[in-house]
Amino acid sequence: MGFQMKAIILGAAMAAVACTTIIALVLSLANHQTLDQPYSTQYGIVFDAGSTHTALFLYQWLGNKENNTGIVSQKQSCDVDGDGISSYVENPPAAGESLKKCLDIAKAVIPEGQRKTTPVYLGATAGMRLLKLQNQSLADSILVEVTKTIQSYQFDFRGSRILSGMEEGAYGWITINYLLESFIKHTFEGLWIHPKAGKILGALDLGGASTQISFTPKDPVKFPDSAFNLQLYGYKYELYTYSYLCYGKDQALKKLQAYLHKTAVPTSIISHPCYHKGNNVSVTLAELYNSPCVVKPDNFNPSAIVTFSGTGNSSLCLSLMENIVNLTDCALSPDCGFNGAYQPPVNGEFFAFSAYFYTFDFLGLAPKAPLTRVLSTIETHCNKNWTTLTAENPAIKAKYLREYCASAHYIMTILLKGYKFNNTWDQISFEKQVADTDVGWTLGYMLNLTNMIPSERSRAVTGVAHSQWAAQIFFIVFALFLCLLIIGILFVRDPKH
Ligand SMILES: Nc1ncnc2c1ncn2[C@@H]1O[C@H](COP(=O)(O)OP(=O)(O)O)[C@@H](O)[C@H]1O
Ligand SMILES: [Ca+2]
Repeated sequence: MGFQMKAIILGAAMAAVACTTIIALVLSLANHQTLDQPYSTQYGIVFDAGSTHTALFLYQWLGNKENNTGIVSQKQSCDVDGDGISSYVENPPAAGESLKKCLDIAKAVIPEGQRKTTPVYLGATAGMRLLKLQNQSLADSILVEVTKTIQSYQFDFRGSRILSGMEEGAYGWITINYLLESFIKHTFEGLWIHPKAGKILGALDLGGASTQISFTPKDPVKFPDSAFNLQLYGYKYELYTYSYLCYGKDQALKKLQAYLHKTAVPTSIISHPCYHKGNNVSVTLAELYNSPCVVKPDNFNPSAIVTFSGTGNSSLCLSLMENIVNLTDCALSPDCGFNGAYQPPVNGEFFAFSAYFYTFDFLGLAPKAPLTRVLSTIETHCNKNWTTLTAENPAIKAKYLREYCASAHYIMTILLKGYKFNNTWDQISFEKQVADTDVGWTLGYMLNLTNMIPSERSRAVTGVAHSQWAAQIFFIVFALFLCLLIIGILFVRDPKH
């Protein structure tokens, strides 16, 4: 065959391949647009009004008017300045004001035409639960003020409310399993399948004022009070979920201070084995007893000051934890968590987030470490004196730094002795994010309230299917391969050229 002829064949083959590729791409795009309405990025906002601080989470997904079931990811988060909204008892309007910075940031990210259709939710957790117990009208007026502020923006405001502990636990569990695709998984071939039941993870959330545990137990939940029934994508789940109010990290450590204060000989300086040597923490008795989680002494002078003086005694610190966590009462033995609460045996893998993660991350123990290393790391950390510790960690806020020792021992007490992970320690991972999205209750809350997790299987998830891209990439690679093959055949058969 002459060289000119070969060049013509080669040219024609390449042109044919190029044309087919372009036609295939155009057809697939056209198909996408005619079968479904055009996809556009949609947004949703959830405020997590926690006991210690408020954060805004901005989520995004691809959706169209008919079907809002795209895969949701976190676009941005924003920390509200100042403390949690429950701290604004003296000035509720300032709680509303505090949200403006983050609302402005979210507004700048969301295109103007889409703001009106962006749902916004505010969920408050244990800090507001406690305030409501103390003074319902104050809690209501704070919710009124945050509502007013959010309503002054042109979003689709869907309400500010206090979540129950069970909701908080269940939505955290939904978030984790949604992000890990444990409910429904998108395969390479473009199918949505139901993964094996064993891959459902449990959720452990340690807040400042409450702590939650949620998982699917092996056997049916015995008490309806702690059962949460869900149907997601046509499959039923029975979740055990329990929230311990007053057993978040900060309230637990406050209980410990109150215990030490009440059991000490009357003096203004009290030894604290969980604080580092050289670290002194002073509080007024009004502050120490300002929470419904601690029982006030009969007579006390609110303006008196007590100073907790750190002794950095790791083993004593650990043993003190059993004075604030009741590990002995259990009417339903052995099915108990702590404080006599019903809990079936833990089952499967767990993700531990929020203050569990912050504490273990600081100690270099996240996402996982063997139990022996965890115990020795905590001991070494607790025994460090305050001067060394602050010099080693100049960027860490003192209020966090002084409490990692106490938090770590509290965490080990509730995990090992409360929830009884003593034989299944390696099932727990300490995590902050999955797929660049923060783990917490907010995503699960939004998915539920916007009906983005259908209960029936037929309304399966849409979004830009992996399979479509996979097919296109496959086709292009195949076309290139064909082209090379033709070149190869032509030249191998006539090596002169
Ligand atoms: N960087 C950090 N290091 C240590 N602890 C942290 C850090 N950031 C947040 N926390 C703790 O995480 C917890 C978050 O609780 P929060 O969500 O505010 O309360 P709740 O969920 O009980 O309403 C608090 O105890 C807070 O002190
Ligand atoms: Ca929280």
